Amino acid sequence: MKQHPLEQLRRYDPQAIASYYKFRPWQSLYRIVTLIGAFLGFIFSLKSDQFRNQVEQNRPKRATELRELLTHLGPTYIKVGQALSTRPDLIRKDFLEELTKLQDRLPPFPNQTAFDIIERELGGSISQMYLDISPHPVAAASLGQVYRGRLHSGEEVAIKVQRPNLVPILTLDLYLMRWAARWISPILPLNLGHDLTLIVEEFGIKIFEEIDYINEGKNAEKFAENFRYNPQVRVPQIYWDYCAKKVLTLEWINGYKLTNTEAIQEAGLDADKIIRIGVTTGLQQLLEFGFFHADPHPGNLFALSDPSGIGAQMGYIDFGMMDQLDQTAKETLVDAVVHLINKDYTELAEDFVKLGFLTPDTDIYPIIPALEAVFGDIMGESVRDFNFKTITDKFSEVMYEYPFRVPAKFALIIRSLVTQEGLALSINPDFRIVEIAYPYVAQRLLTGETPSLRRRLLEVLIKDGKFRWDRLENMIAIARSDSGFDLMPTAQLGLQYLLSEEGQYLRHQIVLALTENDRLHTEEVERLWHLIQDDIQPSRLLDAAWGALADFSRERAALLLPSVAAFTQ
Ligand SMILES: Nc1ncnc2c1ncn2[C@@H]1O[C@H](COP(=O)(O)OP(=O)(O)OP(=O)(O)O)[C@@H](O)[C@H]1O
Repeated sequence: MKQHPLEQLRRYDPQAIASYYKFRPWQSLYRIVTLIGAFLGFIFSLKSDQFRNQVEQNRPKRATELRELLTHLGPTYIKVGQALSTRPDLIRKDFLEELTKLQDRLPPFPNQTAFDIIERELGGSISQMYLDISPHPVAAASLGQVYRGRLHSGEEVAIKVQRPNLVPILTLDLYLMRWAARWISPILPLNLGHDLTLIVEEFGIKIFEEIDYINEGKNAEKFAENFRYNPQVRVPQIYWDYCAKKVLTLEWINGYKLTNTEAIQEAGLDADKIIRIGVTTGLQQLLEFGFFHADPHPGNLFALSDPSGIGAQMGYIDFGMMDQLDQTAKETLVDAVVHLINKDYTELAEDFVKLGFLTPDTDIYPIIPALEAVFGDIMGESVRDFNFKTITDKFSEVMYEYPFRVPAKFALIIRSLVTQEGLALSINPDFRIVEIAYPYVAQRLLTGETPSLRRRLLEVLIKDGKFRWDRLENMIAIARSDSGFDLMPTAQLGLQYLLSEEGQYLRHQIVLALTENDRLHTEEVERLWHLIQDDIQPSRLLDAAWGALADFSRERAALLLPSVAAFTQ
């Protein structure tokens, strides 16, 4: 079979695509007519609903029609729908929920076509490559379908094959979208017009990354590397000898999809543990590694019973859509969490500017009270009342009123958080994401392994120049509510920090706080002691203090050593 000339492209190249289609206007024309025909019918239905005053009543029906329409228009529009399903700032809530369904159950393509693609891509017959392969796909998704098979060496594998003719379909659609964006941009209000071309650009880049299965294999390996010390996370191994741009052969994950909550319960797996793993590894991806799975819908996550006896394991698949947060974005995210906890809404608005939700020239002052109204309410009396679904719903209202835009990366993050929370709630209706997330953040701050994290801890503990005992108390109480949290190593780190050069400011603040208003504040210290005394047996406390002091003096000795050496020479 002859290869389409644009198959040569290694990445999204709008110029090359434009030069190709410029000389094939009939292809564009045919596609435009199809698109206009499809969308006109839909727009007509919407208008007639308005005319007959049936907008509210027909909304669920229209949402379903939109999903069917996108499915009918093929992979590019399915992907557009999937992308829109992450944009609460652009799409109404009821439509969002319908678009989320675009993830599963799409029509498969013929098996023979799939087998031909495998043989062509891998350069050999199916039987040479695989000991056996399922006669039909086990799943069909927007860009590919998956077979279950076995290698000659005995390993059970998933074989992912890309849909045929994807490149011509995607490139033509991208060409037309770019062209339309350029025409529509000038008539759109504000800076949305400029955004539109950028959005098509970003979309093109992402989709080209996704159709390169070699890239997906590398992503899987990078993800596995990040979690190499965490036995609770399972990432399928990639069998590179049986991979090419359009075929991916990877270890078969024998588990229960998180969509199948009944099976998880029947198998006696510890659902709470699975949720805990999901939320903590999700936070680790965002706040520690910065490399995150941008599509963690329940169909891409598996619960596994764990052979090594830890209780449960979570398997991740589908690494086509990954994203990377840089160090500044990671730190700003932690800042945003800290500011949210501290109810510092001015700083929170500034974080939104740094993260790209607001342009730097935005006047943030009118936004601050709106943020206060949304978050103040949600956080309620206690941080435990926090939940992502309500927050994003309310936040989307603020987004409509103020010039917020959700950067593509964060659209994915927000969706992933909401999906994970929804998922956890379907497994355990009493689940509160913050019961896992907050101890994680509190522990990270308390153990502060990097200077920037320690600086943030200080920001939480010291507000307006005053040491906040209540914050420390709250943080320790919540961190302790996680049964896996051992206070001693943290206490030791805390002591070490207090004794270090860097801890000078904190020492000073604590002394000031203890003697504030000319009295000794012993009751705060007493309350703290009550909180931690169960964990702290005197012998362990002594050990911790001794360890901290030993480190302290070692550091001092290391500092002194060069001078001593110089002196003795
Ligand atoms: N390693 C695996 N082990 C078991 N099942 C798998 C594996 N890989 C894929 N599958 C099955 O195939 C389905 C589709 O796989 P995958 O999500 O990787 O495809 P996709 O084309 O990227 O889909 P999406 O539209 O979600 O992006 C999965 O939902 C799962 O049922």
